Amino acid sequence: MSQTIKSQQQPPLELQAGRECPAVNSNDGHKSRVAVIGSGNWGTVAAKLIASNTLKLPSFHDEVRMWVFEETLPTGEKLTDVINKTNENVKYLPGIKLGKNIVADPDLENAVKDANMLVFVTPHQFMEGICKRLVGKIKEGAEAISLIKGMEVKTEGPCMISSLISNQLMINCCVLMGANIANDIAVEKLSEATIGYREKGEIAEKWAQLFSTPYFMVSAVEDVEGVELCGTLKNVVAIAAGLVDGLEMGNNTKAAIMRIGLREMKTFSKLLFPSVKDSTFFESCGVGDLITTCLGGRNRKVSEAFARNGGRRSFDDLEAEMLQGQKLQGVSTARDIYGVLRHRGWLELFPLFSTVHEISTCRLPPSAIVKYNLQKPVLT
Ligand SMILES: NC(=O)c1ccc[n+]([C@@H]2O[C@H](COP(=O)([O-])OP(=O)(O)OC[C@H]3O[C@@H](n4cnc5c(N)ncnc54)[C@H](O)[C@@H]3O)[C@@H](O)[C@H]2O)c1
Ligand SMILES: O=P(O)(O)OC[C@H](O)CO
Repeated sequence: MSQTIKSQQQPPLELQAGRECPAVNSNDGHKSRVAVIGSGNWGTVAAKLIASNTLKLPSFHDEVRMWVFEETLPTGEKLTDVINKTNENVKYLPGIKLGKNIVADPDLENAVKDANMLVFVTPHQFMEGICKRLVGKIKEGAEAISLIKGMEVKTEGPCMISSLISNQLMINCCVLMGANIANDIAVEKLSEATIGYREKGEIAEKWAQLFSTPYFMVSAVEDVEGVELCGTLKNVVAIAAGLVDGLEMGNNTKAAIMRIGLREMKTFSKLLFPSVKDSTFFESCGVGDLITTCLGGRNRKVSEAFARNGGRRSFDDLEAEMLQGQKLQGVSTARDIYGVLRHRGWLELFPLFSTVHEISTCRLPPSAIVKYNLQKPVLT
């Protein structure tokens, strides 16, 4: 069962215009400092959400450092400079003003050095390199949370991103996943999210406080792997849903694909981690995210275009053209999962997951998504 953790928000403090550093007071030593590692579409929205709360909650420093993977804009300006000057991430979240207490920082080590609460939110393929750069650079006693939907597959087997963070940086890492299309949360439309934590205690409550707003409702469950696998695997189902849209198969077919996808998500998660709880699939991170992502996500959108082009244009091409720097996670996750399934002799048990990979690598045509044998046995 999930607990809804209510944040005890205080009335907002007055923001001093142009101030970059928090005011010092005698309790500052006990306050938590937050750094957000990532500044893409969701990374920027997460920073906005968090920064609105650090202003209100006395147990946090106002300032939120946001690490930016630096790039030069077509105007010749650095993205970091533009964010700090205009309070807007003009590349990944145009048109949305961010709190002045967000400081964009292109220096990864500098961005994290004083923080004791680290929010990781980059496309998953960059996390191994980021973790390597952060080894030995993290403040002692720091806590982490991962908002990243994806996994790494190593020779010894699959590794969830929260484990990569925990193992490489020697810190505890919770996760936050859910039905969270970033652009909708940016304009404060009501959404839910699920925190997965390892042990009951203060830290899950603190993360929930940091993220909860009246329009962003956070619950917490003791199931890190279940929550993270839901967020990761739904991206593969979203590719399948996009194919169905591109083939104009209609809603009954799409519902069938979502149902079978959910069943494969649950089976795969429990085979990898028997501790994963059935109830987690009924949280926002489970069925909630599956629905939103199959209706309105980027994976779905690009996959629809792939099917409309009859598979003649690659996902990489379409991603670059349609997402302008934002990244898909579903295609690489399908590839990673396929590797695990083949290695473990489980391919037959996961017809949807394996078909998505075979279509995205052009070994099968897009129409194969509705031709595979729905009756194939799947463990429950
Ligand atoms: N966007 C959403 O609606 C959404 C919602 C929930 C979860 N997520 C998840 O959050 C994670 C981050 O997604 P996002 O939307 O913030 O990112 P994004 O898709 O907008 O990706 C772009 C980001 O990647 C960065 N980048 C590019 N090359 C890089 C490199 N070599 N090293 C490091 N960074 C590099 C860019 O600077 C930019 O910040 C993903 O796992 C995604 O699945 C996204
Ligand atoms: O746009 P997508 O497909 O990366 O999905 C975004 C979020 O994960 C939805 O919760």
